[in-house]
Amino acid sequence: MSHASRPQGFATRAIHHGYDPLDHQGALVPPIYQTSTFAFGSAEYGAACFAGEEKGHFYTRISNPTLALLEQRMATLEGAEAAVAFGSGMGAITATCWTLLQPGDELITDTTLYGCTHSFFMHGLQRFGVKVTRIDMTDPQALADAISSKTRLVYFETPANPNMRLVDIAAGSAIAHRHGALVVVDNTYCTPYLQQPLSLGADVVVHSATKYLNGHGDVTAGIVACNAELAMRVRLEGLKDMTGAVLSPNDAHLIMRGLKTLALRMDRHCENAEAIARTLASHPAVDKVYFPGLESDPFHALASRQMKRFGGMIAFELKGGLDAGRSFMNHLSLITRAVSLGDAESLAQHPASMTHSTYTPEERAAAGIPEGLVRLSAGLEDIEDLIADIEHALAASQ
Ligand SMILES: CSC/C=C(/NCc1c(COP(=O)(O)O)cnc(C)c1O)C(=O)O
Repeated sequence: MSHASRPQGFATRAIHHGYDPLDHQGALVPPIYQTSTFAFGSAEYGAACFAGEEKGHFYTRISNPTLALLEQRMATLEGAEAAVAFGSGMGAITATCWTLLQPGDELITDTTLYGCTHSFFMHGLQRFGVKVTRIDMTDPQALADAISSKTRLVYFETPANPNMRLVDIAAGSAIAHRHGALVVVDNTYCTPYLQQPLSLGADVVVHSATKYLNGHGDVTAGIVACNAELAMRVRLEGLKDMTGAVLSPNDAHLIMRGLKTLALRMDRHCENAEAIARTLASHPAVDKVYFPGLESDPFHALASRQMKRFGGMIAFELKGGLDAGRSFMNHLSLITRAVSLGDAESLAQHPASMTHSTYTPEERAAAGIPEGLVRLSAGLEDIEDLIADIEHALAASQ
């Protein structure tokens, strides 16, 4: 194999894919096209762009050179033909659903989803005639029993936010495809560094790029990655018309800067999370730890097959329940009490009253989200400092 034709690795493509400085006056870092509109050389050319007969950019809500480079990089990292960038993860999710669903269709999803995704499905889509069926997606038989000819989409997160339940992507995709349904996987928790759902049979990947992909807590963004035909539909219907959830070119630049270190950062997130999970699992104040990297976790075997490593997210319950959980969070001094995840800074939050407060208490119970659950996003700090903060807060919460 010649040097030029050898396939490049994940980190190399995250840094270099789709850009040659010599094509841009030698600029090492891709220029930022911070513009909302583009000039036409002639009226005929402008008309041809709008008609899709020319591939030129004409308005940033539809496409932009900086966003296009981010989209090319995300597509190669996810093993997709194409990708579309959005101003938030919810923008990516809603644009995908508005594009692919219509009244009378059914969406089958897992009982556990990020709170606003749950709210969009239950209180948004259903208002427009889409039937939403929530099942235990961790059991492939439950999907086989629930799916029908009206099922258009099967949607899930794996691992699920916040209780770390895993779905077998290959098994779920095989069942969905036997019934003509498309599979949409929210890959936010893993990123393509740890898991590539399309290679396991999924049809669409969505991301909150706000999280690990950008990785520095200073951007909200979303990504859809899929085949070129679906991506064009999501762009021209879901983005252009149905949501307008456009990403700014400057934020696309920041995400591309984050992608350059994604591989490095994910390895550190995973190392820190594994050490924290072991510390929690052996601590007398802790009742239960939800982390697929623990051999005792019910999803350990599937995680070992489906994921490169076990991720940076942990959930746990203290023996003192909600009060102890709140006290634990209030005694943290290095780990930040904040929602979101995947940042350099470690973050801790209380799903029942924060990210998953959109669920009713009954829905949370059915989803396996205990009232006392604490969710922790392991950041990039020195693990000794993180463990010290956690052990101090555990002792103070007793
Ligand atoms: C107000 S709570 C903060 C946000 C959190 N999550 C977001 C999220 C989204 C939506 O992504 P944005 O629209 O970029 O926030 C989609 N998919 C997953 C698995 C997510 O976790 C959170 O702290 O769990």
